[in-house]
Amino acid sequence: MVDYNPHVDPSIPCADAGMAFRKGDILEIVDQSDSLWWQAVKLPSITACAGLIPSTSLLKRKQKELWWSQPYHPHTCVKTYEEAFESAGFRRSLRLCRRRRGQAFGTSQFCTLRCPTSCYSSLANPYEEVVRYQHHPEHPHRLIALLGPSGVGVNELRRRLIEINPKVYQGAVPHTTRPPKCHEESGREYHFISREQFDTMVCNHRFIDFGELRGHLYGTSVDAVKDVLASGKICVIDIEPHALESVRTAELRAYVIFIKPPTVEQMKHTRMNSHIITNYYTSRPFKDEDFQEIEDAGRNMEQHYCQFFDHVIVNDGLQAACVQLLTAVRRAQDEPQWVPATWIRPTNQS
Ligand SMILES: Nc1ncnc2c1ncn2[C@@H]1O[C@H](COP(=O)(O)OP(=O)(O)OP(=O)(O)O)[C@@H](O)[C@H]1O
Repeated sequence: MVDYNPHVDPSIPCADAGMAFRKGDILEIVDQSDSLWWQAVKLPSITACAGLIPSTSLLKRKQKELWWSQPYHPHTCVKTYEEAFESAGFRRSLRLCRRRRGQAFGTSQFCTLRCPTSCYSSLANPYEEVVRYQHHPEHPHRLIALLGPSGVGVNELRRRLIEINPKVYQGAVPHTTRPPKCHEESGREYHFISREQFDTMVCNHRFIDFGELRGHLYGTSVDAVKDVLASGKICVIDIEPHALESVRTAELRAYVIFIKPPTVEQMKHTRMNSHIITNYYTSRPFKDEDFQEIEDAGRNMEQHYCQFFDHVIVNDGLQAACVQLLTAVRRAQDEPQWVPATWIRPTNQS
């Protein structure tokens, strides 16, 4: 869950015997006899040589020291109920709201990682134990969760994937408190529910993501995802970083794919005829500053959350990205993957 460099760690007995690692690396611990320094090899191992890494307790101590040495950041992840509504985002209906939120809150979306009480904080869990997991053909498919900066093309790729084979791939039907339009049917476009019902679902943590637009609430529920999975289809949703915790569970076993922007220059070339959605009803051609914003947001997202990515796709050419997505989605179901050990051996808390 963290980066470690023995050459900048004054406490290591011998820096040359240490092993550097980055967030998301898979380490096999081969010796835990010392309470402070363990020995590990990085997988896939190209050398039999093990290196020294700090034990969990030592790494937690180092992370705490680092945390205390950093400037104070207000606790933006402890929100009132109303604040949670205002700042949460439901991607398709709240694109503008998301963009405004990103500008207004700056780095607050990374709060769960900094907050010491979050189970996603590297302070609480500097290492995550993982096991090799192969999806069983008789079990529900793994959820496919696409994540990327606004405007990179997450929805375009998701839509195209579902279009390729709607009998296999499906999105989750969202819930909303807005009244149905004449052509809409509950359970098809949306699940139409009352504000009270919505509030109850929020209180019971039934939403992966939710937000408000023009006085109406919208959300993607865990049950809507489970309905798709129970029908034998592969559920494909797009999420924001704060939803990672709700989808990386033993129940949904999300395979997280990061949609990464190519360079600004490449985006200028590939998005020449594309339009960015600027509010609920209108769109306009991309501007240079949009590309810069997408690149910056993508870099930030990758820097803070790369340890949770199962796969990364650079959305340069749409056709190629789509093929890569299809391959990755198939691989998620058909090939063994590293997953958190708690999904397979649930702890008392989970
Ligand atoms: N590789 C690509 N080449 C050209 N155009 C693209 C590519 N990927 C996406 N687009 C176009 O860029 C625009 C934005 O894509 P999309 O709506 O999927 O963004 P998004 O990541 O879902 O962000 P948001 O949720 O903010 O809309 C769309 O018009 C889409 O067709």
